[in-house]
Parts: sequence; C-alpha cells; structure tokens
Amino acid sequence: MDKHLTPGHVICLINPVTVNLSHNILVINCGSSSLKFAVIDPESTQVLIQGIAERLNSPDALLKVQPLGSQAIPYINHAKAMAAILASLGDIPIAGIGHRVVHGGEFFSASVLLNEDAVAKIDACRALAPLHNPAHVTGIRAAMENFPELPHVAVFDTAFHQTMPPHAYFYALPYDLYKTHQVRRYGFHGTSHRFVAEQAATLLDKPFTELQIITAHLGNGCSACAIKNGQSMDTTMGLTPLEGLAMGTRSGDVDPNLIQFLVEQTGRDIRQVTDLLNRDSGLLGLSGLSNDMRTLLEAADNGHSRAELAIDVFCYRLAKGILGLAAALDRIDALIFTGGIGENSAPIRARTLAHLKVLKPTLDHDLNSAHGRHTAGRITTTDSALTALVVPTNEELVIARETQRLLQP
Ligand SMILES: Nc1ncnc2c1ncn2[C@@H]1O[C@H](COP(=O)(O)OP(=O)(O)O)[C@@H](O)[C@H]1O
Ligand SMILES: CC(=O)OP(=O)(O)O
Ligand SMILES: [Mg+2]
Repeated sequence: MDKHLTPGHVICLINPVTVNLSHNILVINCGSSSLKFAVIDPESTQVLIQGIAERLNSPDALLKVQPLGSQAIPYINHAKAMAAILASLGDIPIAGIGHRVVHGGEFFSASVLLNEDAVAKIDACRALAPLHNPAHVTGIRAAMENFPELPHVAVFDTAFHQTMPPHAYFYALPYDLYKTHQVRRYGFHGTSHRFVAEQAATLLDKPFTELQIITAHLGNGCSACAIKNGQSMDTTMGLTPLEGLAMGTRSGDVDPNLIQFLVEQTGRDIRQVTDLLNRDSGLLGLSGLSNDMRTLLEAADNGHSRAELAIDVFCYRLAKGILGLAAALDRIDALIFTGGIGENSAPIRARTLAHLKVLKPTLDHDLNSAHGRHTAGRITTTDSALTALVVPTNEELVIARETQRLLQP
C-alpha cells in the first residue's frame, strides 16, 4: 500500500555516510502535465530521491516519490506541485538546480546559468514548444522563488543539434522567414541522443569522435538523430517537437495542407487542429485506445486490430526516419535504441529492424530479449551488417553533470 508522504520524511531513509553533501543537484523536468524530479550526486551518480507529480490540474493528480510513496494531490497546478516536491526533499542538502528546457531557439547553443534575462529568452521560445516551454518557465520561476539562494541552470534539448549543417536545418521555405521569425529546424532530445551515443562508443570501444551513429529516442516524444564524429548532423524533429516520427500522442510528419483541409472539412479552428496533431494523434489517435506502448502491445496480442495498426505505423515510420538520416552519414557504425519504448520493448526493436532489411541487420533474439532498461548491449549478431544496440538513457544524470560543471568557478 502507498505510504502517505510527509515533508522531511526522507531524511531518515538516507544514509548520511554515503551522501556527498556538497554535490547534490536537484534536476527538474517540468512537462505539460507532469513534473519529474531527482536529486542526484553527479560524482557518484547516486540518486537520493526521485519522483513525479503527474496528471497536474486534473482530479487524478498524483505525487509519487521514491522512496517515500504516493499521495493524491487533486487539481494541483505546477507551482503547487513544485512546492510539494521541494517540501518532500526535507533537509537533503542541494548545491544547485538543473532544469531541462526543451527549446532554446537560436538563443542557446549550450547550458546556461539562469538569470532573469535567460528566463525571458526561454519564455520567448514558448510558441516554438507549446507543450513544453510554458511549463518549463512555470517550473523555473517556482523553483527560483523557493530556492532564491541556489544557482539554477538550464540544459537545452536543442543545444546538441546546433552543429547541424544549414542543408539539414533549413526548410525549403522563403529565406526571409528564417531571418524574421527564426523558422528553421532545431531538433530535440539532444541531451539523450548525445548521452547514449557516448555510452555506445564506450561499449564499442571506439572514440566517440570517430563514430557514425543513429540514435532513436523513443519515449512519449520520439526522435532519431544522425551523429557523425561526435556531432549532431540531422534529426527527425524540426521547428517544434511535432515533426518527424509517429509518437505517443503526436502525429509526426503530415502533409501541411492537412491543416487547412481539416479546418474546412471539420469546422475546427487552427488551434484545435494543432491540438489534434499534438495531443490526439500518434499511437493514441490511431489505436483509439492509449498512447502507452505497453497497453498497445498487450491489446494487439489479444487481437485489437487498431492497436496492431498503430504499432505497425510507429515501427515503419521509425525505420523510414532512420533511413532518411542515413543521408547525413558515410556509414552506420551503430543504431541505438533508447527511451521508455526503445529500452523496454524487444518486439518494437525487432519490428523496426524488420523494416530495415536494406541495411541487412541480423537480430539476435536472445540478446534482444536480454538487453533493456538495466543492461546496455548489442542486440544483433556479431556478423550482422548493421550493429544495433540498446542503451538506457539518463537525461537526469547529464543535466546534473552539466549543472555541476556550470557551478564550478
Ligand atoms: N516494457 C515496456 N514495453 C513497451 N513500452 C514500454 C515499456 N515500458 C515503458 N514503455 C513505454 O515507454 C513510453 C514512455 O517512455 P518514457 O521515456 O518514460 O517517456 P517520457 O518521454 O515521458 O520520459 C510509453 O509509451 C510506455 O508505454
Ligand atoms: C521534446 C520532447 O518531445 O520531449 P518529451 O519526449 O519529453 O515530450
Ligand atoms: Mg522523455
């Protein structure tokens, strides 16, 4: 049964001998309807406490904290959820706070120490990531109010992709739109793509700066990235995190004329159509059942034909995205699966590789079943023409490390 959460409760659960008091970083990932957090010692990589406040602003809002338990927090908003989370930290010493920020626009090509000017710039990018940036700004302001004495750092999903060449980041649109409105492809999940590619280099025992890798980050949002010699060369997401692959609730690529078509045919306005593409599409829209891949795999096994269709579209679109990214590379040294789906779902990996016949992968079924969330490793045979790996991502650890780096004088 869930324990009831009380502020400060955690103190007795942590062995003070194992905790390095000076290094702990509170990492905050404030999303549209959830607020994830973790306190991490970036030196030892120990996670002291972590949790999520989810389904915010709804009657089912819930705060889950490991190792404390769960607490219903009906109708709680982001700011109040932040206060509840901060209260749950009790007396754990914190050296700084690292915030995940999805969109940094052209303002930020690296992590930054937050001040009013930087927060205003993140706020200015809200139209570019409507599901994410407004929530980030709320989270940052709430955390700054609660911890005014601590340094706050923003780590951007977009930063890693700032190395994309112009032919990858320009849309074939009137050039002026880039100059006047910064309309270009930015890319997201950069923290994760970089982290898993570096881990893969270690697994393959090759320098990161000499490898050519395609990473597939498959969570609620999904994107793939072509990485050459340590740099992002292209990625499937664009101006906003809607472009590219089919996702949990997002459509990914559609014909842009679809928007006017739906406005005219269904009487929805543009905002409603945009909402439909962001929130009602992808796995959820196709299946009519769920945006959760676990639910769909189970339903498909039980003969649910639209769950099967949603999974099919997801895997085919992913394979197509991966092949498109091959244009940015000379060769593919490895294909990496990561994120909640990429790490946990052997069937999705197998079905995606089945669509990549042109790259001649030979799946090792035992390795594909063995590797996942807790064990990184190869899932193709040693003689496979394409090497595919599973590498668990750890965006929180990267954010903690980045935050610590920026705190150093
Ligand atoms: N065992 C599993 N098999 C298939 N999919 C899984 C499994 N575990 C988690 N997932 C999927 O991972 C997705 C969430 O990924 P995650 O990376 O946690 O999301 P977020 O982008 O919110 O961080 C969901 O679609 C969920 O169903
Ligand atoms: C950028 C993005 O899609 O993020 P998430 O996967 O957290 O929704
Ligand atoms: Mg994620």
